[in-house]
Amino acid sequence: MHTRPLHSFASSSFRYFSLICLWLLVWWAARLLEYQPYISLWYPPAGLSLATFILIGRRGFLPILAATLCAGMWMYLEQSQPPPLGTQLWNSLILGSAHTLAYAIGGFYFHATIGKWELHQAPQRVLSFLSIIILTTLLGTWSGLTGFYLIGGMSADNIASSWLLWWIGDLAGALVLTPFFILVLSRIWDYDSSWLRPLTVKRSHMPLWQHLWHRKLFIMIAIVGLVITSDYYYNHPAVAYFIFFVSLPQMWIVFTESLERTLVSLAIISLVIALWFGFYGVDEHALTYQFALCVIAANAYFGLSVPSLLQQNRDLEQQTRIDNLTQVASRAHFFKLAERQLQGRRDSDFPLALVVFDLDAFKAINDQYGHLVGDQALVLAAQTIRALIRQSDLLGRFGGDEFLLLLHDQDLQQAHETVDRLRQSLPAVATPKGSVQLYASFGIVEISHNETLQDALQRADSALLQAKRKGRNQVVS
Ligand SMILES: Nc1nc2c(ncn2[C@@H]2O[C@H](COP(=O)(O)OP(=O)(O)OP(=O)(O)O)[C@@H](O)[C@H]2O)c(=O)[nH]1
Repeated sequence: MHTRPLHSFASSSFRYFSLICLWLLVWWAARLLEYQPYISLWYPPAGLSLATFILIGRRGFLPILAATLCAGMWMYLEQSQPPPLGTQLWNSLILGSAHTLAYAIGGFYFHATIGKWELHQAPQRVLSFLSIIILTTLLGTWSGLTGFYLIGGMSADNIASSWLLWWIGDLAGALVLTPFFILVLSRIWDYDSSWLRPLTVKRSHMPLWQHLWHRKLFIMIAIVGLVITSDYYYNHPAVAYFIFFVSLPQMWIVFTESLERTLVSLAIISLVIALWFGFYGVDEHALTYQFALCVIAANAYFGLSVPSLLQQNRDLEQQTRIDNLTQVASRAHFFKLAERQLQGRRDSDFPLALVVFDLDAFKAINDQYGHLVGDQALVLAAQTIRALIRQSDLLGRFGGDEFLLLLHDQDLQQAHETVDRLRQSLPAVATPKGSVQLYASFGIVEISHNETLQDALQRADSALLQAKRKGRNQVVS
């Protein structure tokens, strides 16, 4: 019979115990910032519960239920005339189950639908993530209020007037903090969060204002302080709307810092907003601050997918530049670089020679020895020629067994000599039946002034045709 090792049991018990403590800590923080009975500016336990279910699935059920049960009992401890212990336990169980079930459904649904992210799917995944958070917090609000109604803690009128505020508080907590808690839990307990990988691309291509993370954070905190202090003194709704400007430094962080720093900055800024708000008690404008928190977080998550898409674009662009097989420039990239050289010639005059060459009887190599040997021949020919030309010359694959060469600062005569040397240096390719010497035919033109690349290519192609007609293994210029 398989028995669970004692140390594994002890370590998971410790994890669950510390999860319960963490949950109670963030619940306590939310209660400190309550601005109406049961309603605080933002509700971090919503984010922690959802993050737990997303990361560890059904194993999160007992610790979250236990934490909510403790929270319920804690509330009774503060009452001067609490009901009997049995009623306390029963009521706490109803409230705890309402919260736990709602966030468990959201977390399980996330697991079932998100799966592994691919890089290009990042924006869609962020959208699914936001939708799940919106629906889960709505469900959590509904079930929580129903729980309070069932235990006689809130009247129907009370519920009707407070459900929106309750929901927005939960939404702000879950939206801002779920990804942060996912990061924290996966780091300290080594849970798998590899599905966040598409958002964790290295931002090494974004040197703009990097390494100023503390200053960016300071600007955000300063904006929060300024806005809430002004709100307190002027007490005008328009002042509170300035809190939305926090999204500017936040987006700066998103585009120039790591995923971790983005999530930490969101957590810090939400805490700072809640603390300043609590300090001054600008309760009338609570909704503005709550909506701002939601919008700033949602913006940041969408923003996070932008660097990953940029990175993907750069990778794809890199792939289109290089010919996969021979590792020389692709046809499109060759033309792009050649056009640049032609333009450069307008300022300083130097000759340019264009060469088109094609392996001779290549079809026969393919037919006799197979396409793998054919591929090997193409690679060998390209590598040999690239090793013999100068850094300033350009080699590209036109397609099939045809290549392009742009010889920098060489007139027709010099190019002819160079190319003849290349022709004689072509290697032999190893086949199962012994090695086979490679041959090629070359057509060369000197690109005249005011001639387009396409016209020069046509002339070089005709020269190549002549070389083939003359019996192959020739250079025609
Ligand atoms: N192994 C391999 N073969 C390729 C590749 N691309 C094209 N080919 C083959 O290359 C051959 C090109 O033959 P051609 O250039 O038309 O004819 P050839 O036998 O070289 O004859 P000449 O050019 O007239 O000397 C065709 O059989 C193509 O199928 C490739 O990437 N790998």
